[in-house]
Amino acid sequence: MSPRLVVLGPPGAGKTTVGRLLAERLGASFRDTDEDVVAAAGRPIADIFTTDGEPAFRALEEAAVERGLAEHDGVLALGGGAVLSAVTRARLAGHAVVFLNVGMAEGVRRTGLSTARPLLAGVNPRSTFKALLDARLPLYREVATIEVVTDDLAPEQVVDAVLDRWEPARASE
Ligand SMILES: Nc1ncnc2c1ncn2[C@@H]1O[C@H](COP(=O)(O)OP(=O)(O)O)[C@@H](O)[C@H]1O
Ligand SMILES: O=C(O)C1=C[C@@H](OP(=O)(O)O)[C@@H](O)[C@H](O)C1
Ligand SMILES: [Mg+2]
Repeated sequence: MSPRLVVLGPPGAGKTTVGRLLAERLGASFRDTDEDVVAAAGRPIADIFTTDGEPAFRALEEAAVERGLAEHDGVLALGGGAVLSAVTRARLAGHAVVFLNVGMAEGVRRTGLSTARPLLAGVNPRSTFKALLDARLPLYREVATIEVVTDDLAPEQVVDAVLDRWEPARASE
């Protein structure tokens, strides 16, 4: 079994929102590795970061991505930092991988009111977001087969853009 589409990108790119809509549009099921981590740990992500630290979260996340790739045949959304794992990046080879991109200003705007993302909870979310983008952009691009810039698109428009790019690629496979 293998997901039809894997969705990744920075926090606020819309992986969860657009991933769910993409699944609906395709008549497929949706799974999000963040939800899988929370279910496996029995605690919210912020608690895992605070109590056990980021490396513990990353280990749970790597295992959740592995399970998602092995068990799920719909749309699989990853957490924004999942690509930091070289093991995960290697596992993504051969899959249809959508990189939803978002710039700093819009990414911070979309995530600003949430306390659920511990990495962005510090005093200067703009500089944190910028550093995160600088570190991760090459990693997202290393594994992606499709990239969509989402800053000026509503979620349904992002779905259209993904399907516009993905369906011709499938037809020529
Ligand atoms: N294309 C978009 N335009 C405007 N708001 C969006 C868009 N995509 C997502 N959002 C909003 O941004 C926030 C974060 O979206 P989410 O899907 O959780 O992102 P991610 O899973 O990539 O971190 C949510 O409030 C969501 O409604
Ligand atoms: O970027 C990151 O490192 C993280 C992104 C979050 O998921 P979203 O990208 O869905 O917000 C979640 O996995 C965790 O808070 C860490
Ligand atoms: Mg998400």
